Amino acid sequence: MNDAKVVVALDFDKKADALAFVDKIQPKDCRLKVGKEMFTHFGPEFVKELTRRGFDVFLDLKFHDIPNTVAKAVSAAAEMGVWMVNVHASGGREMMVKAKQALEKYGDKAPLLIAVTVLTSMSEDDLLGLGITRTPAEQVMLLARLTKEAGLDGVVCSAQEAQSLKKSLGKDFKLITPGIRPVGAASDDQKRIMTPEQAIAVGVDYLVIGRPITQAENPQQVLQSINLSLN
Ligand SMILES: O=c1ccn([C@@H]2O[C@H](COP(=O)(O)O)[C@@H](O)[C@H]2O)c(=O)[nH]1
Repeated sequence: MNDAKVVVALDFDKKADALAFVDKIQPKDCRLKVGKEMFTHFGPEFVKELTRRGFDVFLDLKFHDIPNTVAKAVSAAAEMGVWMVNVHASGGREMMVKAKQALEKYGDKAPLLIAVTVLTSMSEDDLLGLGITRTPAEQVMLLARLTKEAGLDGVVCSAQEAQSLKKSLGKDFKLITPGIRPVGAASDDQKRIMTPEQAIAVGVDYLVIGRPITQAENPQQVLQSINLSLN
């Protein structure tokens, strides 16, 4: 069983650079996330290459469309053999229910299905700009409740919301958190951030970490030291 908690966001624009990184790590060290950049460049073959190498892949395409389209898209993700796939919770209950139903036919081979609540790059002001007067924490809670009611496995949120989500929604409802920054790392465009150690302490299940690892001078060493800090 793989108990790696770090999910490295493989946001590279060159396949060779991504694979050079992957060549130096083991599936026991981390899982891998393929997002919109790499999937748009390199498609399903790249995802399958990572799964062939034994990695659990989180396909982070954040589907947000009408229920029928999203249900078919998550099925296509399941066919690729990914470990986890996601949709936007703001697509609504019916969309999420249909997506979950579409995965039933894969039985225990079905990927985990999670929903994005409020992007970790967004602050209270950004929500206000969308006409949302709730704080990020309130908006995350609202969308996470909807996600749980729809039968999904968990949510993408920031680690700042983890403690109250675990308390309200239970320990089995998975929390996947980008916006993780080791002490001293640049926050980049992330606004709701926490360190890896703090995130684990508040109950996060999986830490999504991209640039602090992939853009480091020695990415493997940074990954190793983050893993050591979690024990
Ligand atoms: O709310 C969200 C949802 C997804 N992401 C993705 O996670 C990684 C984070 O990368 P960093 O380099 O560690 O900032 C990236 O692929 C995002 O697309 C997110 O950041 N926030």
